[in-house]
Amino acid sequence: MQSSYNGIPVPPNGQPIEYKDGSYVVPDHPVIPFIEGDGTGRDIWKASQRVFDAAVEKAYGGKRKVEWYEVLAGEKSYRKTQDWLPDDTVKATVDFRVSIKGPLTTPVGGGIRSLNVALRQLMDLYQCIRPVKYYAGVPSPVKHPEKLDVVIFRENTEDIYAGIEFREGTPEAKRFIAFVNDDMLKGSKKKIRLDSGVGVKPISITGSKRLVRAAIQYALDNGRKTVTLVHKGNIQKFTEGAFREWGYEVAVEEFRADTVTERESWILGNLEDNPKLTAEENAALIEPGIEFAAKEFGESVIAEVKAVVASIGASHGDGKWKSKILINDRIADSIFQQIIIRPSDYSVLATTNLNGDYISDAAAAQVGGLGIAPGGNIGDGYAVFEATHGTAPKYADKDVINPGSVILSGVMLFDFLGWKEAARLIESSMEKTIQQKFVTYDFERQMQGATKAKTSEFATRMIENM
Ligand SMILES: NC(=O)C1=CN([C@@H]2O[C@H](COP(=O)(O)OP(=O)(O)OC[C@H]3O[C@@H](n4cnc5c(N)ncnc54)[C@H](OP(=O)(O)O)[C@@H]3O)[C@@H](O)[C@H]2O)C=CC1
Ligand SMILES: O=C(O)CCC(=O)C(=O)O
Ligand SMILES: [Mg+2]
Repeated sequence: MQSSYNGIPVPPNGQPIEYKDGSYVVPDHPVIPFIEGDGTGRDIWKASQRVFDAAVEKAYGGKRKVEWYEVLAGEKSYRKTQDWLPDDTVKATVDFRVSIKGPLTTPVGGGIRSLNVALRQLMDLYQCIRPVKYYAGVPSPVKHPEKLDVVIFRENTEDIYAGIEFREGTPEAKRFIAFVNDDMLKGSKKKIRLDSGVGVKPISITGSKRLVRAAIQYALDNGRKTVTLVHKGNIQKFTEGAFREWGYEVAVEEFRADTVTERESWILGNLEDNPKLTAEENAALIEPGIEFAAKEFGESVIAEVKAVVASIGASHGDGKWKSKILINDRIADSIFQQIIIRPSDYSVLATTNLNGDYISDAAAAQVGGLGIAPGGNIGDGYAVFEATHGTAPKYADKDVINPGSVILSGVMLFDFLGWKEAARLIESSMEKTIQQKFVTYDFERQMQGATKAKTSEFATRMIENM
């Protein structure tokens, strides 16, 4: 532990959060680093910190207090240190274990790589958890926003997001393309065009399994009934398809007593509807058209039916599977329409990095937009909370942006620390403020008779409403 990071002294009255035997030990005055963020991050952080401090004071009457500690990243850091993400910043977020950050700018097409992604990778924050639920009074583009209540578990360290890319025309890109075309694809008609830029999409057993494991554990701990593996495995078979396969393996191998896969539920359900059903008949029900498929495929489905009945017929049969967590999977394009049309069917979504990025913005839109879209990047022993949205630069320093996403990321942080009273106070005061129709521009433009509040005014009203 250092006494200062980036030359900024650590608050003298705080103590670090510790991590012992898989649990966080939280002092009453924890030092919690924060990164203010670029663009609208500045306005948002000012407002959010006031709300957090007021909630903690109200909940614990001075017994508990967060000792906020600014660490530098992004444009502010570059101006002060000529470094976008100084080593000291990463060290502080590691040393103090739990932190919160505003959004950081990533230029499109060139320039620096994402600092947000770098921090997740450097700290191995492999779960990006983004809960999406409706708060009463929030304007939404759909008729029943309250039906969506999902928690997205997005793999956070690999995929095309790992940033392994080679720019078109560079010696690296040429070498890479030549290797793939002349060696890996030798004899194939498939070729990469010579004028391509290329990116690599690594999806590992390690990365996939630990993410799905966390998602299922979350479902178990929080009474959620479904975990859906979201992938594009029909097209990207050995990356997205493998993610799906490894996800099911985790469910079956590590959570056998508590889970049923969708196919297993069909097999057991068919048998309950007709106890005399043969394995062949059951196979035909779970794979319609099986009679037209290759013989080996038909045999493999019959073998699957027999194996399911033999292995979990006793433990999960006779309807017992209905009380287990259902593990299913959906192809990524389909899930975008599914969460709109059948929102109640989904509860926990576990997915690869890029899919999770897309889905989290889309799902947020359904319950009111990026203004109230919180998140957390979680590893084993480390957590960095941050909103789903970016820097929204056109609103920077205008005191107009909705601070709700960072404030709700703070709710996640307080829940994570076990400071539930502060978390609930913030959540209920936000809901009350929205119901009073005292909202920032993004909600005001969609509501009848609302008052347009500045960022700072919204925070002040929230504090009054606690
Ligand atoms: N984790 C991070 O730090 C992230 C960083 N980024 C980075 O942020 C930069 C800007 O990205 P951009 O694509 O514009 O995406 P943004 O998420 O920053 O903004 C897109 C639009 O979403 C709406 N929006 C975003 N935040 C809020 C908010 N707090 N309240 C209300 N509305 C909001 C605004 O819509 P409207 O115009 O309709 O009002 C805004 O114009 C990029 O450099 C990007 O790489 C992006 C995502 C995450
Ligand atoms: O790092 C960035 O600039 C964008 C990241 C992003 O969109 C996300 O993580 O949701
Ligand atoms: Mg995103």
